[in-house]
Amino acid sequence: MTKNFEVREDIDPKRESLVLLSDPKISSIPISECGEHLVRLEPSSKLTIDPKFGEVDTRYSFVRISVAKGLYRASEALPSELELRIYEGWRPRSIQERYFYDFVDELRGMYKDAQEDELNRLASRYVAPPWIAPPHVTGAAVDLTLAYVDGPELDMGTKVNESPEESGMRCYMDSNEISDEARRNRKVLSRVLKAQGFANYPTEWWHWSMGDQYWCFIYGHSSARYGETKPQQPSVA
Ligand SMILES: C[C@@H](N)C(=O)N[C@H](C)C(=O)O
Ligand SMILES: [Zn+2]
Repeated sequence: MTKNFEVREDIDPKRESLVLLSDPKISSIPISECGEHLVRLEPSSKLTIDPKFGEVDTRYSFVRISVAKGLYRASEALPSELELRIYEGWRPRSIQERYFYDFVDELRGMYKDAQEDELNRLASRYVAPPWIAPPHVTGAAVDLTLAYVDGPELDMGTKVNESPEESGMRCYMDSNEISDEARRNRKVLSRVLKAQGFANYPTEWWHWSMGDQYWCFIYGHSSARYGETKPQQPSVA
């Protein structure tokens, strides 16, 4: 996939102050798997599944049971005209690895002087590295946005999954370079998800999780509830 955009010189893409998923502070958090199953998110009057992902592979709409409950509750707390639109929940490890290494390759072309460690760190602003328990592979994480009920998505300042380079860092939750309306919309999303105990990955306004290592870091819990998992295979009669 080739994308045309320029690396912005005026914004520090390193943002040293942010704790990224590649940070040992995250990977060193212990995981005590609770054994909760994955369930498939079903559309409701306030929560829909983006057809692009649903069509690729319906497993992408699986999440842990508590995550699903939190999402439905969050969706019910939205103003009546709005719904949550889900892009991606659980994902297989193979896809996670592909996303990560494809992005490292893309960055290698942009940051010509960067060493491999730095490229990995920069990549982890956008994709979880495969050597941790990647939040989506644990079923703890979900990528989502706000939309009008049965209508278009709201302006959130960038599209879902626009990388830091592609969006000029506007994908960072606290970006000052988005419109007032987009900032208000991000606040609505944050309010309903935080009220249900979700944590945001600060480099991606659309990425929220519960029960994984990053969530532990944000809320100060001592161990994560979810390690890597897979949807259960239907039994063969
Ligand atoms: C690739 C992007 N949609 C995403 O999910 N990023 C997070 C950080 C992840 O890979 O867990
Ligand atoms: Zn995500």
